[in-house]
Amino acid sequence: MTTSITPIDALCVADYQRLAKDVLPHDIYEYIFGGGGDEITLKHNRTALDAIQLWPRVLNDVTHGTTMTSILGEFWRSPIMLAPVAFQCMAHEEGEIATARAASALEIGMIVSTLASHTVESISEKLTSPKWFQLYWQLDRDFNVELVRRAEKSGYSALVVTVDSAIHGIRNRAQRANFVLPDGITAVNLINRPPLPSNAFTPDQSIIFQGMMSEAPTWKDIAWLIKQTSLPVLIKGILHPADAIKAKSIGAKGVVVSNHGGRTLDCVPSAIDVLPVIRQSVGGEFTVLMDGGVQRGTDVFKAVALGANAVLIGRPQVYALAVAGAAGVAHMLRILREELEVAMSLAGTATIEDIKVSPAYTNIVSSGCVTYL
Ligand SMILES: Cc1cc2nc3c(=O)[nH]c(=O)nc-3n(C[C@H](O)[C@H](O)[C@H](O)COP(=O)(O)O)c2cc1C
Ligand SMILES: CC(C)CC(=O)C(=O)O
Repeated sequence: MTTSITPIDALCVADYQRLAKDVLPHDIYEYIFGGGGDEITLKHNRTALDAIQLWPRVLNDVTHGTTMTSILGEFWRSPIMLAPVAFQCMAHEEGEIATARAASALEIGMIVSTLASHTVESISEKLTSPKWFQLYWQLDRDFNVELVRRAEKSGYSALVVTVDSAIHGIRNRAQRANFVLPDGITAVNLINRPPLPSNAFTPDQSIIFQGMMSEAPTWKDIAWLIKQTSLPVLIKGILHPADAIKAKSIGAKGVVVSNHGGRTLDCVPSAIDVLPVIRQSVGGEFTVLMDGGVQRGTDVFKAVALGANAVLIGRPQVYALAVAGAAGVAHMLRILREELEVAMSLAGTATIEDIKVSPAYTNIVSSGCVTYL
């Protein structure tokens, strides 16, 4: 599936999407690109970011500028990390191994999915930048701990528990394209999972409520899980300030403000819209990451200005992987980092800490579409 690209073919992250559409089988592209329901949230993730304006400051000396930052005590080259994305061997034969090599080369962190198509151990071996493990809660409690121990043992430094997708959203786009997981691609980290109990349903029972959701975790489960590990735990899929506060109160060390790239419940707000409210609810010291629609350095800048410590990049990593393997992902990350440097330079902000909404203007900024610096 890999093609040879030149820098002129892919000048920006969106170019990788266009090129990926040509190289990926139609059903796989539709699965990756698609959102839930009518894709209202998927579209809104982009339109909400586009609506924010940057009000630059001129003549600031930025020659000492840097995108470096520190998250949960770790050094990060820039406030950008690769989001957990399942089954990457669908996009490229090397899958997550190639992504890990690219992330390491660019010193960008990676969150490895429970549903990775390579083992957590083999990906870890290739990953020298910050490496976090994403957990999809498993019905068997002990098996969750087993996965966490494997992550701890292979050097992952944080655990991200995704809580917004106990069941898929309505995925009509993938259904219309007849998407099925290609032969040979499996959730290799789950092969030793104890068998799930078989459910028999009476006609008055719901296959959703009494079926699939009976396996979904609750706050109690996550609070228990946090106590099982010394790794910092972040909760991914938070959109409500009350849930962010709750996450903090049960001992989570951070949240990822996310609507799962518009792939789960449709019609929820874009992550960027709720980000400032969530930041306000948890205070300045708590780690808040954000994802959904981030495709430009200016998007990273906007998210940081509105309260994110860093952003996660979802689909663009798979598009770049499909187009050019590790080289594609590395190139895509480099584009993003350089775009962020350009945005910072031209906005007059030399450091990540400098990117903020000036308190003098916050009353006007609360209109939600203007960022003063
Ligand atoms: C193909 C695909 C697979 C995904 N797999 C996972 C996953 O295994 N775990 C998870 O927490 N999120 C998963 N996500 C959601 C991403 O982590 C992220 O929240 C989302 O893609 C961000 O939006 P963006 O694609 O617009 O950057 C997946 C997203 C896509 C597109
Ligand atoms: C297999 C899915 C649960 C992976 C995922 O999170 C997604 O497709 O959004």
